[in-house]
Amino acid sequence: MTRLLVSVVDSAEAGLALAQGADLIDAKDPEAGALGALPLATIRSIQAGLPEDTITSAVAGDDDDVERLADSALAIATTGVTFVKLGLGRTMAQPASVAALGRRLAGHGRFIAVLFADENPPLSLTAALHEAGFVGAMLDTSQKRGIRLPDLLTMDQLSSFVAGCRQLGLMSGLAGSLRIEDIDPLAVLGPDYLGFRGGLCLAGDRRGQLDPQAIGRVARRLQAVRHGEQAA
Ligand SMILES: O=C[C@H](O)COP(=O)(O)O
Repeated sequence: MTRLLVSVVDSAEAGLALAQGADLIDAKDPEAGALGALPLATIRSIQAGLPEDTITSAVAGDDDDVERLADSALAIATTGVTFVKLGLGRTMAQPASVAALGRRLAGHGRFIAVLFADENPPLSLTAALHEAGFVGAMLDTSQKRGIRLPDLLTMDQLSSFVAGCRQLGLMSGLAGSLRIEDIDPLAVLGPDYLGFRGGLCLAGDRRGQLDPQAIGRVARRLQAVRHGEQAA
């Protein structure tokens, strides 16, 4: 069943997103790039403002140094978020770096790797991610300039990524400047999450404010797809 991940910048946005139907609240700083980490205090305040059973994540950045990225991820794990997302850029999206990260993160069971579709990552990396102890893998985009995930990868590629994750027992997510019209074709592939930020912001500006109505529309569309309704 595909659920809605919404990236938020603070506690007020988190409450808004949850009220409008988000299933997973993802703490992220859009001013600091595709996978910009928020300060620990902000993540803690987002977490503290949500009902205890809310599923949450926070991003740890996309540093291309194993030690720095692992340090950031481990620090964020102390905030109590359900998942920590690590952006794996060009130099990190390879088996040796993934294995090294896995050794640093061992035993926590809450780390999700994010691969950037516009950096041509090896989609077969999911096997190394599973081996290294990651619990999930997401595809996103690093250049937030309006190029959407489905502009970069074919439905066959996305489908085999999702199926590969499922086979390995990894949670899967798809994101990258998605719009409401992407929900039907992507949800049918069966990822665990579709991730949104820009498509839910006023004027489509991911660094601007979340638009409650847009979140509601997207949440309702995803719900309708889950209930088997065709696009209007
Ligand atoms: O994890 C989800 C992302 O925050 C999606 O951001 P975006 O829709 O602006 O590309």
